Amino acid sequence: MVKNKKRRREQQPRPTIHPRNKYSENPPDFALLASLYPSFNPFVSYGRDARPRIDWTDFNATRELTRVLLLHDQGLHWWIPDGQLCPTVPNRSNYIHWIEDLLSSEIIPKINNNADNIRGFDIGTGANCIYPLLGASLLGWSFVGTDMMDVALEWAERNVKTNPQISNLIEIRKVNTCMDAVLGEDSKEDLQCYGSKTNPSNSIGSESAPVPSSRRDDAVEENSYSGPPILFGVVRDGETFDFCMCNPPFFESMEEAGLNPKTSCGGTPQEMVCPGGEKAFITRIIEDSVRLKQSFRYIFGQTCRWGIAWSFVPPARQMISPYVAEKSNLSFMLEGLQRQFGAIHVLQSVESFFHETGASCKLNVHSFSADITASNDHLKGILRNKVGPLEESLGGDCEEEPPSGSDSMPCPSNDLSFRITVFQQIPGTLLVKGSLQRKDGSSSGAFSSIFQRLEGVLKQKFCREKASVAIS
Ligand SMILES: C[S@@+](CC[C@H](N)C(=O)[O-])C[C@H]1O[C@@H](n2cnc3c(N)ncnc32)[C@H](O)[C@@H]1O
Repeated sequence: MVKNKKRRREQQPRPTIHPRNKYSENPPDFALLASLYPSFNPFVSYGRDARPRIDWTDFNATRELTRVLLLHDQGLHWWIPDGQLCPTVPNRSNYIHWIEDLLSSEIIPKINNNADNIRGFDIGTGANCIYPLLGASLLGWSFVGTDMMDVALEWAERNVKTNPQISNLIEIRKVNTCMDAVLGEDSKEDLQCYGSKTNPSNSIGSESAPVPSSRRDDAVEENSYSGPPILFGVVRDGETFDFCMCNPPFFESMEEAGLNPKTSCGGTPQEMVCPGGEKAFITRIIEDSVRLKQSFRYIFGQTCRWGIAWSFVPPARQMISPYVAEKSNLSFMLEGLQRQFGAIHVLQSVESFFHETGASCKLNVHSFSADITASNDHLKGILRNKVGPLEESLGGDCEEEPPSGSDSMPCPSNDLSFRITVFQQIPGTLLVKGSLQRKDGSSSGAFSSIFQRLEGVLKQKFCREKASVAIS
């Protein structure tokens, strides 16, 4: 039993941490922090293995850890009252670095003339104000952080003011919970105060702005968002941002939130819960983003495992982020597959894609996988092909440029070996996974380029529609 458990744990992929994250190589050293910060010392204990640990179920311990990490590593003074959501610094830093990657990839061109000054909008910054604090101190970004709760606004403001070195970069903005401030005089008849029993979506639905949501049409749909404004009504006329981000209230109720028995990160109902849960909240962000599409370059929503970004700015070029480039496991979905195509057809196309360049590709039809070995010349050949072998055989036009110039592709020191596996998800949807067999610094960059090229070609051949959503 114990063995099984252990094996299961070993098999689980380790949570990925961004390579530029300060803690990726050096996780927080509790013993060191305890020796430097006496207030942290009582929370640190030593197990039989003599390793220092803290009790993750003790809110005071997790809060003190966050406080000392922000102080020690960022020089930030920080505090939150009892029970407020306590962020973990390594985890929140990851999110900032992911945004940094997307912004610097220049897939989406800048819309802000003041190009060097990145400006973000943090929906629901919380008492902890963690994203503006990290974004400003790590990268010098400026922020508008919003919230509706007085306690959150008060403490976010305090956390900004106690750090004069970055305070001019962060504005804390109150979200008006009363619609008169949002809709203005003309809409007085429709005014509703959020939090009342009347569904406020009625008042929004009565406006003439082009909102594509079915929810707005069927305003009283269950599980639709019925809280205060999120973006529309909070973003001011003429304001532009490079991105907007959000760690939304996840749950429909505190019961649903449950209590993770392994950690205690606090979190009041106001922070954790919204009617309709995160789906309703994010749906409203999507709707608002359509109305405000001129105001943002990127919009980000965060859930437990996924970061989702979208943009209304036409892409300048296709390019992978440095972070993505270092991954040795990559995947994409083929959605909207035409009926006559299945995993085997995709696999055969993978085979012909690599064979045409002379690379070795061995199919295994039982495991729906293909093992590929490609030399530098093969790789360059693939990337140089504007019209890839597949498109040629189909007689179709490929509109996509190679993901990056083949000459600028990092050359792996050895042949590149990787496995492509195709999984059926649901009818009409396949997951294509690529795993690099041997990883060194340059091979993962080349692997990403090739994999991205394969993605373009397979989507071109098999999918009815193409999506351009960045998922990490
Ligand atoms: C899960 S907490 C996130 C806090 C912090 N950003 C973090 O990641 O730790 C969600 C926050 O969103 C706030 N919130 C809920 N609805 C909001 C709205 N419509 N506009 C702005 N903030 C909102 C809550 O008060 C709460 O502080």
